[in-house]
Amino acid sequence: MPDLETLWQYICDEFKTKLSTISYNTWLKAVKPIAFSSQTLVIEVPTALHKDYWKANLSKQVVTLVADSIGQTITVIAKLPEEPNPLSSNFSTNRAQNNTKVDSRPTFMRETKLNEKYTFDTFVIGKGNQMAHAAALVVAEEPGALYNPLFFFGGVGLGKTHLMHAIGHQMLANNPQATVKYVTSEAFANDFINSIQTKRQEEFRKEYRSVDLLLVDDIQFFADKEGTQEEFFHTFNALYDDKKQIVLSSDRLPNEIPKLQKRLVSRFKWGLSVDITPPDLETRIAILRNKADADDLAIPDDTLSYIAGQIDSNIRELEGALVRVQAYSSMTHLPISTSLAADALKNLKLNGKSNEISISVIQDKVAKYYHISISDLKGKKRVKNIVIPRQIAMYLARELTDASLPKIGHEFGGKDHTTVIHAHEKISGALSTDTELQREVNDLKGKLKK
Ligand SMILES: Nc1ncnc2c1ncn2[C@@H]1O[C@H](COP(=O)(O)OP(=O)(O)OP(=O)(O)O)[C@@H](O)[C@H]1O
Repeated sequence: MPDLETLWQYICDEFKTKLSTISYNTWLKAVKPIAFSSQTLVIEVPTALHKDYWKANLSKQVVTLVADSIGQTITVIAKLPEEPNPLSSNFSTNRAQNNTKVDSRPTFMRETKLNEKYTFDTFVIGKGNQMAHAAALVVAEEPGALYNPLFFFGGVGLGKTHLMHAIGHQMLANNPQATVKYVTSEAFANDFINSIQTKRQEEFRKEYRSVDLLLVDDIQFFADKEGTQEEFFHTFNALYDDKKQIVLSSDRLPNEIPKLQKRLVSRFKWGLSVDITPPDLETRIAILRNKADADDLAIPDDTLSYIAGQIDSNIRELEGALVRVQAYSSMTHLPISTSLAADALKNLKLNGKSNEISISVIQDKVAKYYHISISDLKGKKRVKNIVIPRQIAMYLARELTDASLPKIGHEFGGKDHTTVIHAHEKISGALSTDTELQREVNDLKGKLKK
């Protein structure tokens, strides 16, 4: 293999004959060869435009040239001056280069971008989220003091992320010097792995342990990630000991997250856990009204009520329905009305929602399957031939719907969410050994998915 200088000289000589002088001066003369090892050539280009052009065009020509002449397949990487050399594991970073367009810092050192739309002002308070909202406000006003950690749990698309960002915004409004970091659990895990690969664990730790507010979203994805849990345990302890605020979210309670270390579960319970349950009709209408007003959308109240009546569990879907109605109206050049909304959302149902399984359908199928009544299924009788189907129905509701634990409990005659957890654990456990139960549950799943 040639050394860097020889290789670069050869490439330049070849391109001199291939390109016009002006092209050669623009694309080759302005380039600095940086490194050549592991069959990778790294060059430094002066601007993003050079980088794009190299990527789209010249790199391939160099690869062909080298392959033809020395029979080796190489990779060419063009980097900007402020970007690290990908071939050196210990590349240096200059935090003062913040103002350059490309952020060359490792991912864990990058600034958190809070979604500017997710503030307390744009959050509609209703029965299902009132307590979560109040706790979020307290934490934003008095971080590290009362509820540490604050743990939000609840179904998909119910505003957990929105509230976390709102806390971040509010804290920064109160104290612009505060350091706020928002990450998903997956980003935390990736950052951690990256820091190991690039031998920057110390910096990683410093970055995560020096914040005033750490927001970690969707921590259910910590399951199965032993090393990350270990690291997070230490991050948690350092922040907690320093009285820094920690806010976490998950789709379920900490003790329900599979393979989450017991010591983390117990720490997550030190503060306050609040659930967010699906919004009632009034709240859904208010959310739609807010959104319509923010988008300057003229839409009659009865149409909003109609849309809110169609989607009852996921606010992301509710917002999606409004966007759909809006798009349908502009496509058909008709004003938004209830009948237009009905048309627009009819298609939405055909596009997939029809397959969605509801808790009441599960109850109906399970009751029929075991020849018991729905009222027994939802009731309190403790006889075995009712208790087992009830637990199976709760298990299926947990597995096949997005409903939160409290919602499932509610649909089963107002039972506590711990009863649902117990039922789910019981059936999951039994399924690993009981082949008869496996057959029955599979049968039921088949019927439900028809
Ligand atoms: N109470 C609310 N008022 C206004 N908008 C809301 C409210 N709750 C949720 N939303 C909106 O619904 C959408 C989904 O919310 P968000 O992403 O916060 O849900 P999530 O609970 O974090 O969901 P996931 O479990 O998928 O992470 C966002 O656009 C958010 O702004």
